[in-house]
Amino acid sequence: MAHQSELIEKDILAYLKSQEEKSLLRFITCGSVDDGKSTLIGRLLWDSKMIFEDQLAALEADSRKVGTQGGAIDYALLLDGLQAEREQGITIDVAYRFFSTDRRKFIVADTPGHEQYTRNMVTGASTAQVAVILVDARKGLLTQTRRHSYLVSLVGIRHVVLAVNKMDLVDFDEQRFATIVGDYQEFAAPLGFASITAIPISALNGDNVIEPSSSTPWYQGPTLMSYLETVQVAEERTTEPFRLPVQWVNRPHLDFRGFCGTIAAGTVRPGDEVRVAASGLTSRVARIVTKGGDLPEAVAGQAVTLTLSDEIDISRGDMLTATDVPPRLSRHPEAHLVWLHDTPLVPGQIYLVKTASAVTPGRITRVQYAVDVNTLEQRQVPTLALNGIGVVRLELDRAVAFDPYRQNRETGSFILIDRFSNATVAAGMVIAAAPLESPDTQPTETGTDEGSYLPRRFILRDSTVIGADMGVADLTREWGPIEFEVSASFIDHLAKGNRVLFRLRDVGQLEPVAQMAYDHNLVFEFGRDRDRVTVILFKSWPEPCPKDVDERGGL
Ligand SMILES: Nc1nc2c(ncn2[C@@H]2O[C@H](COP(=O)(O)OP(=O)(O)OP(=O)(O)O)[C@@H](O)[C@H]2O)c(=O)[nH]1
Repeated sequence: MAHQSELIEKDILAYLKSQEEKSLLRFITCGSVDDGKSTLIGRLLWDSKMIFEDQLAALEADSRKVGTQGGAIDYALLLDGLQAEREQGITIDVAYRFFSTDRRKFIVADTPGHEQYTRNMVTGASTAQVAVILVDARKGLLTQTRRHSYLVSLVGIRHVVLAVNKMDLVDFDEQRFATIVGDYQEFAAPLGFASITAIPISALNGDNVIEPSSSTPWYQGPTLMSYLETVQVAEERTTEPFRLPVQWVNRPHLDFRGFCGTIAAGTVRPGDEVRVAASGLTSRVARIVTKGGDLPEAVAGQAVTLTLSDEIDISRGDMLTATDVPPRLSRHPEAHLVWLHDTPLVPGQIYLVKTASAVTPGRITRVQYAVDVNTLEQRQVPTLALNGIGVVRLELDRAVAFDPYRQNRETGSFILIDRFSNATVAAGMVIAAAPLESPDTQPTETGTDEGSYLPRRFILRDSTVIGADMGVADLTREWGPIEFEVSASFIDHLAKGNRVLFRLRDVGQLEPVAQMAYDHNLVFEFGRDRDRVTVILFKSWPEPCPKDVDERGGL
């Protein structure tokens, strides 16, 4: 490093320990084109001395070459890592930077400001605790300022810094600053931020960035750096109701059964009563097992293995929770959805819904409305396209435990995955979830349980639709024939000489476990040991069957 703590040379272990003990703050910067984001972050990195020798040399050479600052250092060039970005002069991706000061470690996400990069911004903001929203003092609030603020509130960031930049270009005018702050407070009131801290800065000259500026004697608040070093954000998670999405059940031998996962919220101690979200069964925590020995207590963010005092049925994908404030078990959550993919949302189509604890097939039954991110107006729309944001209703194939996103970012969020391309197509934030007993939430699976494991019967609805899910089979013991009861339209489809190809997939997995081509016999027989499968009508074509598809081939 160019300039760094003397401890590195003197006592590297002491240095590493001091780094480890510092708290970490994740923040995002957002603003319109040329508001000065890159310059600001470049200056924060520069002043925190987290620049390597070769980066420093490159920065000096680049600053001379580009000449934007008359040969002086252009801090923005530190950030503009991508060649295309330099050529176009705009930020096109999310750049994450790490830096640290004596008091804290930071990860900053620098996101592009343009509307077509809304998805990048949502990605960058989704893990941030603080947002620094830049405004050019000459321009005041812009459409982009409103859009970014809305997105920041949507992804659950509670603390905002309104950094009024380029104050040097308005002669550090107090009145100009006060007007912008007043406008912003009025606009942001409905967004419900816990705090808005306005700071007059010049990113280029460093005023109120690290050191208080002599040009703003009328401003008594913190500098940007002192704010970032001291803002309190992390404590809330450990006092929330306990949540442990079970990622793995560790059963090395008959005498040990541990439930492993990362605590999403709250605190847990041996003796605490816990509840299994799916079944409602309760037990008490016997031990908190870690590699380094048992713990007397574990908190949000820690990866642990819990053992319980009773033998109750818990599997991967379940959630262990506090008994007094459990999450809502639901098949019908309502959520904000940000569409991230070029292919628009298809209501009714099955996607994989990946939550903190589980992956479940599900569909969007209705787009209630889309939000115009520039005006915050609601519009009636049939679907959402790339960067579209709206409120939707979902129907999941089985009940999943949810908290509202406002209460818990981890157990209140999900992503939608396209089953065929494996692409992440949307990010969702749960607003509320209908309880299971609600009359409009009766199960609508196409499968019917005959009371025995085998055979299962499924009615193939809409089965001429290529790519449609045929149903989810619960095969809790072993595989055998799955018998399909087909609709008239499907028989018609085959009667016309069409052939079909089915794929079977473990629920929650993306890779098919088997695929089969059929023309008449609709009975699947497998010997492999699976719990649940999704049956997908993958392809349909007229005779003859293409050569590249095995009649009964595996993959
Ligand atoms: N006078 C003055 N100019 C500034 C200040 N901050 C940034 N600039 C200039 O404003 C221009 C844009 O700054 P950038 O940091 O590249 O802006 P950005 O917001 O990162 O822009 P994009 O990457 O295009 O989104 C550059 O010419 C900077 O030198 C400031 O406080 N005062």
